[in-house]
Amino acid sequence: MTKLSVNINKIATLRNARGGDRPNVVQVAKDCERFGAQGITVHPRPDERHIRYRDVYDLHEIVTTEFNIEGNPTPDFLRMVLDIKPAQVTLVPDAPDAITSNAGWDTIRNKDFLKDIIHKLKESGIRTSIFVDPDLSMLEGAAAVDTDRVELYTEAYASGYHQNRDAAIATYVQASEKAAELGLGLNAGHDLDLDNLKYLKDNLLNLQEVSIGHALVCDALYFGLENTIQLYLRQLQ
Ligand SMILES: CC(=O)[C@@H](O)[C@H](O)COP(=O)(O)O
Ligand SMILES: NCC(=O)COP(=O)(O)O
Repeated sequence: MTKLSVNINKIATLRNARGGDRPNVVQVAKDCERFGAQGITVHPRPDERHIRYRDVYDLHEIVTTEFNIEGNPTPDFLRMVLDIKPAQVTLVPDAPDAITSNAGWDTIRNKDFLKDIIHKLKESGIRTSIFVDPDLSMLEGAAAVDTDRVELYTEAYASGYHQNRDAAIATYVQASEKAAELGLGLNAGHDLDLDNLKYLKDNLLNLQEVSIGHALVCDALYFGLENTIQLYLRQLQ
């Protein structure tokens, strides 16, 4: 089974546009779960332009499915996740000024840094995942830092899907096989949508979870949140 974790960063972006509390991110998270989401993902950034640290604490109180907190492991981020102890923390190497995540970790160059953080998170009972490109040496590096899972950065797959989906998925299939061989759990995310999701799910070995935000929230404008979540869940059957 591949779980759907809904990334609600874009809900916070909409709220922040007016400075009030509409839409209310806690209520949206509750509703995503009520409509069938099997997890809630947030990705706080240092400038809090999307989800805020306060939101993450508030969400921790109410999320009853799997709470996945993604982010660059700055001291503030680590303090927060070690305090909250969510089900999963996904480490992402995004620069503070990046519009969105745009690369996976270099797990070889950052070996000691990642190993130390992963050890601290696992010691606190938190499942770890690290964001990586579908590069076999990066997966070997991920196994060497003892992470529980990797999240494959799917931007390249998504952008190549409509031109040639076989070519777009090839490295991801190899990466999923490598992850299985190395005993790493497998998540995937970034730019997944109603067009490209099923083919990814059908072709990757042991895909345990996808986190989807941007396209899902855009689709919800047309189909409504409940219908949209059901449409995504259907792609994962
Ligand atoms: C790691 C990843 O790909 C997502 O967390 C992505 O960064 C979504 O976050 P935004 O919607 O805030 O860009
Ligand atoms: N980890 C990926 C994620 O949470 C959502 O990415 P996107 O669907 O907003 O591109």
